[in-house]
Amino acid sequence: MYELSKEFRFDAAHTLQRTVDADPSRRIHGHSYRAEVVVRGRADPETGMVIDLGLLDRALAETRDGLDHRFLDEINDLGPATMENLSSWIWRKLQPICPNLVRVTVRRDSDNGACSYYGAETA
Ligand SMILES: Nc1nc2c(c(=O)[nH]1)N=C([C@H](O)[C@H](O)COP(=O)(O)OP(=O)(O)OP(=O)(O)O)CN2
Ligand SMILES: [Zn+2]
Repeated sequence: MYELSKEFRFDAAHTLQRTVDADPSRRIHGHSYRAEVVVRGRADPETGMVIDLGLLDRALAETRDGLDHRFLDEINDLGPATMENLSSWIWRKLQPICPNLVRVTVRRDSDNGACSYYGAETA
């Protein structure tokens, strides 16, 4: 069994309703994010690949385009723009193309925060 991973970066703005640091969070502000996508599976004996990384790259580029330099509050199917919702949103976009997806981790280095999503079955 193998695990393949790829990462992409995106920068985006959002607002957030919360009780801690409520005022700065409610104002529009931005973050730089890293998203790591992990796929698990057996290597096809003919190709030697779990999934062609070129195929994964295309799917990641399309997903990144939906987030990078966007105002996350405007993404209808995201909900509040937390790392929790970002990781499950990325999962939903990639899952049809990568059925052997096992983890999506969103990292925000500015506050050393990270959130991993393992799919609805293990939520
Ligand atoms: N469970 C979660 N809690 C919070 C999330 C989240 O995604 N999941 N996100 C936020 C905010 O996005 C917030 O902007 C982060 O605030 P903060 O920790 O203050 O970090 P910043 O880097 O934005 O603050 P600086 O003042 O720039 O250091 C909050 N909670
Ligand atoms: Zn924020």
